[in-house]
Amino acid sequence: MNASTQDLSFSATVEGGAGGSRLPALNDWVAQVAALTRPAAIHWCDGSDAENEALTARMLADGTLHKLNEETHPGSYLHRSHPDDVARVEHLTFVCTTHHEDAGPNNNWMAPEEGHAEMDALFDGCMQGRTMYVIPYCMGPIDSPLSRCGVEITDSPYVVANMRIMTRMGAPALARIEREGTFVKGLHSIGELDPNRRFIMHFPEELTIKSYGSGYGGNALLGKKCHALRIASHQAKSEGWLAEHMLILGIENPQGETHYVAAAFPSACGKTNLAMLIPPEGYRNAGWKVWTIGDDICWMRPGADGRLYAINPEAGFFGVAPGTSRNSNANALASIQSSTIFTNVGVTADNQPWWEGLENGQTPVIDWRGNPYDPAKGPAAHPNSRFTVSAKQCPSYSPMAEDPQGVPISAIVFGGRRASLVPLVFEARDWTHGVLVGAAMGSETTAAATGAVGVMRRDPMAMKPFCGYNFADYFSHWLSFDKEGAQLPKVFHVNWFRKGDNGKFLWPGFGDNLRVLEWMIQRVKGEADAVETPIGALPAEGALNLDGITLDEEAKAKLFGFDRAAWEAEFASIGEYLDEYGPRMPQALKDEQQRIAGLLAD
Ligand SMILES: Nc1nc2c(ncn2[C@@H]2O[C@H](COP(=O)(O)OP(=O)(O)OP(=O)(O)O)[C@@H](O)[C@H]2O)c(=O)[nH]1
Ligand SMILES: O=C([O-])CC(=O)C(=O)O
Ligand SMILES: [Mn+2]
Repeated sequence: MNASTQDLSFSATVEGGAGGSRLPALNDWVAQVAALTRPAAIHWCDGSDAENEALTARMLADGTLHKLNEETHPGSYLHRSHPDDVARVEHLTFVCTTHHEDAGPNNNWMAPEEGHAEMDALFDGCMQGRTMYVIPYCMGPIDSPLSRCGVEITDSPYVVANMRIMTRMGAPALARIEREGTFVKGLHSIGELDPNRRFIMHFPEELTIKSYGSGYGGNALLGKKCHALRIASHQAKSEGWLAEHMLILGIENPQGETHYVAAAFPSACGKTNLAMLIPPEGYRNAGWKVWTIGDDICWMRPGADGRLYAINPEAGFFGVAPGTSRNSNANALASIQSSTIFTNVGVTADNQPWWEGLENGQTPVIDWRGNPYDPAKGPAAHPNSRFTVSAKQCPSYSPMAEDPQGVPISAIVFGGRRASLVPLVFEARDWTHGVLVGAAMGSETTAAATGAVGVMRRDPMAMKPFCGYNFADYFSHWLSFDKEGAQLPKVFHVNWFRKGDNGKFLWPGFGDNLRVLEWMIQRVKGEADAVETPIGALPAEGALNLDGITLDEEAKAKLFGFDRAAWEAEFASIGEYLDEYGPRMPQALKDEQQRIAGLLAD
């Protein structure tokens, strides 16, 4: 126990861990938060099994968790959220910087004093009768120089249980925080779960997050989007690194060489799937292996050799359940057979978790709201239902994911959900073009955020909801990596979602995406042929291995072709988009857009 905690003007029981820290700045902040929120008890999380068991017992007793079938899914639980609290809320998410322009047109903005006042009014007394949990966590391997720490204060034991899986949480993180003296401060309360009293606010200049009124992952597990993307992207800009919405995977060829690839796809657009790819049979037999490093977030920094080295700051997966099956993602399915928290899925008569696309021959009887399943009333699982599971349970999890130095990146891939126009794959000609390819990304919206689904919007580098500062400055930062001595990855763009005239996907996707990755790695090594077009280099006929799959003429034309007139219109729209950022948009990027628009017009 420490002096500041004892100084509280009201009484709260202090429990757990050491009941305080050796860092006065942390104790003082906890005391201030307790004085504002007035919890009945303060619990310092140590991350131990005993602590987790006690919390789980509490959540089973109060209905926060439901035990699933112990025989088929040992140690696994179902959580049903409030039905209005099932996804990220971009319209309620703010970046509060001193100057409005620093947040940019890509963010909702409020002045920091106003943001604090708004939030502190919500937090006033909000934890009365509840326990306040103090969660020290580390994003990244505990001994990595690339990792960063934070402390989340929350009144939700569900958040504690999820943070325990998604981050390195508890005593070792607290020890690192005490040693370093700095940490990101995240304050969270589920409040009344009222959509009208809900805000997710970021104060990047103060390394502070305040989140109120939601228990949903991206809004409430503050280590994830709030810290590892919005706050970290801001820190990364000033410290010379990158915090990105990217998966990281390793591709081992039959010669035993492994290349690491980082890929940015928007929410619910295939990162988890690609990260856990299972090679098609022919590749498997030949000795190809795919290793998972991360499925959502990537922190990258130039190493002494000029290459970019990446770590996955997370320790678990918060993955989309619907569509996960033995066929689409056997590694994910194997990972979630035990010790998993399922959120908003349906259940079967024998109490197993169920979702659309599970394809295991079973049927749901209860839907995600806890009502008897009635197909007329919608899906059994919410389209954005999720599983939370430790990365260590994934059969393809790479031992290199724990390497404090990170892995060297050979290729960066951008991609979106584009039913038309965009071919299966193309390669940027250099870094500047690659940055433009990322900046120009478009994708159809998904159920990962509240709002309309299937609407095409610009989502640069899949960071539209997550960049903690002005996109114009972000693109300048990306461009700045191209300097003397840099050994930058090649940049590619992919589209697994191109549709034919019948509205069906033209590319088989999933495991077969390895064919595209193989072409990329051959390009990195200078071993595969390509056809130059104004938008970039496309695979030459025969350069991409299509053995074992059949594509009809329409598919071949659309997946590997390039429609000049349609791209000319796309580039006009990209130009307008860049102009929305005014004079802060780097000239080099505008010049690159002009260069390609000129080639298309020729
Ligand atoms: N057609 C097609 N769909 C795919 C492919 N890979 C993934 N998907 C679909 O993408 C959706 C799920 O994507 P995930 O991998 O869970 O999404 P994610 O990018 O990890 O998303 P977040 O966790 O929200 O950031 C499901 O609808 C899948 O069916 C593919 O290769 N082809
Ligand atoms: O943040 C979340 O809740 C899930 C996620 O990965 C995303 O939406 O991109
Ligand atoms: Mn994500």
